[in-house]
Amino acid sequence: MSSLYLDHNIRPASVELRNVSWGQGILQSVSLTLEPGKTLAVLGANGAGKSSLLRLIYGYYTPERGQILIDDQSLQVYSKTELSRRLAVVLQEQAGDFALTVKDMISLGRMPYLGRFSGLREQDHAMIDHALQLFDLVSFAKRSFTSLSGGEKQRVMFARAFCQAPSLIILDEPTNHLDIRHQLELISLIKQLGITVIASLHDLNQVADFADDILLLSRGKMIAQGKVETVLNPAHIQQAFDVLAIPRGISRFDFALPSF
Ligand SMILES: Nc1ncnc2c1ncn2[C@@H]1O[C@H](COP(=O)(O)OP(=O)(O)OP(=O)(O)O)[C@@H](O)[C@H]1O
Repeated sequence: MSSLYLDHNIRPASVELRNVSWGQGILQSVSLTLEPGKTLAVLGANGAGKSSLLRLIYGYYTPERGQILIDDQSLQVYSKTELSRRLAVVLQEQAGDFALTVKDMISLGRMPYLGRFSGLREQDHAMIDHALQLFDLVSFAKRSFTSLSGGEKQRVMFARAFCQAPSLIILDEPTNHLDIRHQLELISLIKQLGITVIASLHDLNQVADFADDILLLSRGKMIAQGKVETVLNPAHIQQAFDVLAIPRGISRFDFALPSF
């Protein structure tokens, strides 16, 4: 059980991809195994296929070939409600046309747990209030979502995903809009959730702090997958990004990258 989820008992999901291909070569035969509760960073240069891979895992795209399994069950087998209880997604660009307050927006995270005509219950309100505090949003609760900055919107979408109480969270460049304090706070919160996390990231040093495992993509193909200490080395970085990375030795994974 995760402490951030108070008395809610959430079991992290396992994820498996078996030779998944999509988009006529955009992704080619990608396989991975992620154990429950682990954090996977998907890395690669612009256009490598990171967002496409995430879209396949959250069911927005269907593989042309191969299989995606969550908790050993094919993604196709889950109903929409089952999937929204199990899987939450936070994207880098948030749609801005919601005429909702911040609190309303976060409340949507509880929808998968409510009957068709039933309102929020006491435990739902408790979780929403907890999310407002965790994501530093208490003073924004009554503000209109559209009036927020990019970073504030991103924190609201995290709070909404938190309220979904998922077993798996998928994050597309999660720290993109956040200032340094909120980046650090978010990474710390995500680590404390106790659920399985798959995130696309660009900052190699952040990856080393954040992830257990890495999936490295180049032009839709998997170059390497495994523990951070195995995958994050100068040879792989050169192959994926075409830059020479020099370990600085300040920490186990601290790379100086060339300036141009
Ligand atoms: N629906 C689509 N139709 C055609 N091409 C697509 C589609 N979606 C993605 N692509 C192409 O597939 C490639 C991979 O795109 P994707 O967005 O997955 O890359 P990425 O690794 O997330 O890149 P970035 O770091 O720039 O966000 C790109 O060349 C992109 O133009």
